[in-house]
Amino acid sequence: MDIYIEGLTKVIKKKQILSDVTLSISGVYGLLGPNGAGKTTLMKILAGLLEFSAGRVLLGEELISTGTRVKRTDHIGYLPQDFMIYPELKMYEVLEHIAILQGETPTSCQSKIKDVVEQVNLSEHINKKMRELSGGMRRRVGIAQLLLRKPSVLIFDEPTAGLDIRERVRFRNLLKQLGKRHTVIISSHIVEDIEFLCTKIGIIENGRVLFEGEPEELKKKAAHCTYEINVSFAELDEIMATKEVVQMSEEPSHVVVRVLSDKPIGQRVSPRLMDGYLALLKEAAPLE
Ligand SMILES: Nc1ncnc2c1ncn2[C@@H]1O[C@H](COP(=O)(O)OP(=O)(O)OP(=O)(O)O)[C@@H](O)[C@H]1O
Repeated sequence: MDIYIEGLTKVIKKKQILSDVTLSISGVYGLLGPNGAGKTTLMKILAGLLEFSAGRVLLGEELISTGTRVKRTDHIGYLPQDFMIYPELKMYEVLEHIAILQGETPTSCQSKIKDVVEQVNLSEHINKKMRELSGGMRRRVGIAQLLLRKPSVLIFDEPTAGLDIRERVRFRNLLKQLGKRHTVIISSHIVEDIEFLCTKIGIIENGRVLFEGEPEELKKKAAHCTYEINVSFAELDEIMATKEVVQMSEEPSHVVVRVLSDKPIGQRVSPRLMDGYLALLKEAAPLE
């Protein structure tokens, strides 16, 4: 189900953390923004964990916020950055405990637990203690406990942060699967993950929406200014100091530097999502 956020504002100690945020969230939705942009605050507000100062939130056509808070509902599941509970309990016991808190009995929740554990590909580890699981596995248990409530919207704050590359790929694939059945909101600094997963993107900076649209639209922001230049190792420092460098890759004899430039330089190349994102941030607050 889609989420509509209208004019959401959050003020803490006279500081505007979110300013008149209006977003239309559907599919697998990526929330991008620099550190301190307000992403976590927005997600916690959607999950009903934080109050806001003004605005409203709708789930489909239903208003799910009262004056200053989104009502806690089983429709929305929020996975915080760290999910570590009951380290000495087995995964099954943790999920059983949560299901019982939700009104199930040890018998009635058995098949539900088996089902959600299967969905997050952890069936073979179901009898391991939480402390024996890797960080990525624990996060998958976090998703399994959310799925027990059958939410239609899943919110993930930095879901792949701190995971090693194999766990990250596995986790990304799981999020993609979940996106087929749920509206998924993901915040991440890893633009590659957003590019792989998201069908729509919202960018916030300093609590304000800079962009909302499809990934292709964002890429277009850098269509006329993305270049690659080959530079010697000796020239690298100067390029770094004078150009908007997006990426570098080292070759045996030189370095290929990807830059954003208003003036033609080197060879123009097709923009990627990262280029569009940085071009947008540059447009909003030019460095030079
Ligand atoms: N309880 C609070 N009191 C004062 N300021 C706060 C509080 N919570 C958040 N902030 C400020 O609000 C801003 C937005 O924080 P938030 O954590 O939502 O950003 P973010 O986009 O999730 O950042 P990051 O990517 O670094 O996690 C930051 O400047 C932060 O310092």
